[in-house]
Amino acid sequence: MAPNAMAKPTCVNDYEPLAKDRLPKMVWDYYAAGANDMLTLQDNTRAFLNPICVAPSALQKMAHPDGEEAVSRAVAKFGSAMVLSTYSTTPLETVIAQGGPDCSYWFQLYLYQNRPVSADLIRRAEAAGYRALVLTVDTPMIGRRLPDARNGFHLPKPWRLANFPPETRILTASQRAALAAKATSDVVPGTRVITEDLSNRTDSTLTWKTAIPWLRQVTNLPIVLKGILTRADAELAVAHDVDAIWVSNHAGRQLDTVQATIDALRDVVDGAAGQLEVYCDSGVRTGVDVFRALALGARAVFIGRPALWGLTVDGEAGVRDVLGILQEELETSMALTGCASVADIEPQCLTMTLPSNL
Ligand SMILES: Cc1cc2nc3c(=O)[nH]c(=O)nc-3n(C[C@H](O)[C@H](O)[C@H](O)COP(=O)(O)O)c2cc1C
Ligand SMILES: CCCCC(=O)C(=O)O
Repeated sequence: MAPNAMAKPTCVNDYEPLAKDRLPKMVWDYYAAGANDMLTLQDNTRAFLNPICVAPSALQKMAHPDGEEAVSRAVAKFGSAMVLSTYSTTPLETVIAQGGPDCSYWFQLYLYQNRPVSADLIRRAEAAGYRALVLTVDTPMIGRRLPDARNGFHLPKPWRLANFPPETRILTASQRAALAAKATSDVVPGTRVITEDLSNRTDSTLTWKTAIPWLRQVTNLPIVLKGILTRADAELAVAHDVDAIWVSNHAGRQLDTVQATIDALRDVVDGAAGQLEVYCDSGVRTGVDVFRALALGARAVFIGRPALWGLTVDGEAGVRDVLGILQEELETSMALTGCASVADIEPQCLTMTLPSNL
């Protein structure tokens, strides 16, 4: 049969090779990379061979010139939620302006030791209408992403970190001194951004005792912790009065060999003991994956790379299609297990599916 290059993608994984063909190697590798040998990255999808929102991923204009605005429009039409990365290539105000009443926007935070810079971002997110803050807790420093090191990954021109006004200085004086040998400047770089540089700028000293009370002091928005993987941390989140937790291994980009989220989910849900909502991401590629995460107690499921693939291939329409495929596949899974609504999806539903370690 002759290869049909124009065939319409019929599942999320169809988008991956299409996106890869369209992107420069350096950009593709940045999106695709996991840490070190990428064991966790591979395990994420294997373990899932088991409602649907968009996770924060940085630098989306590298995928498509419409970037975060296209994702925002797609999510608005789909009617779920989008979480915008601190490292968006579109200002947070512009992204939410693309939305509508049927979707929800949350803002993802990387906190800085220079807290006024973070407080300013939070105030802007509140003023623009973001409904929750998602503090990413699995990135005190950046994972060892070997393809990025080999490619000399940087944010290509003309894109910039659009949430920071030009000339923003995000290091404290002591950080600036400590990094003097490494960093050429602490002004947010316009076009030569590399991820290691960004991670040098985040506060790697966050603790339960410092981060949560500080956030509560500056905002009334709900606080979600993204990057929880253990029952113990779920229990601590309850004790510290966090509003929700997000089971994630950052798409296998941080600690390689950490377990797949679908395998960690049950324990985390137990630790949360119904006191707070639990979300899940990393490796979700089919509606069955979504179904299994919901059955294990996740309240919502997020996609990272699949949205980037759809964005790369066809902008807003591509993201919309990826979300639509997952939704249809979820509905099929529900019909085949006798679930009339998402609320009917419960742990017993999994007795008829393969265990996640196959
Ligand atoms: C290219 C890329 C950039 C990311 N940037 C961020 C980010 O800025 N903030 C964050 O909290 N998580 C970030 N993540 C992690 C995602 O929010 C999410 O946890 C992960 O991508 C989900 O896994 P999946 O890609 O297998 O769906 C990024 C992930 C990727 C692939
Ligand atoms: C310093 C963080 C960069 C964005 C990110 O979270 C990622 O590339 O995974």
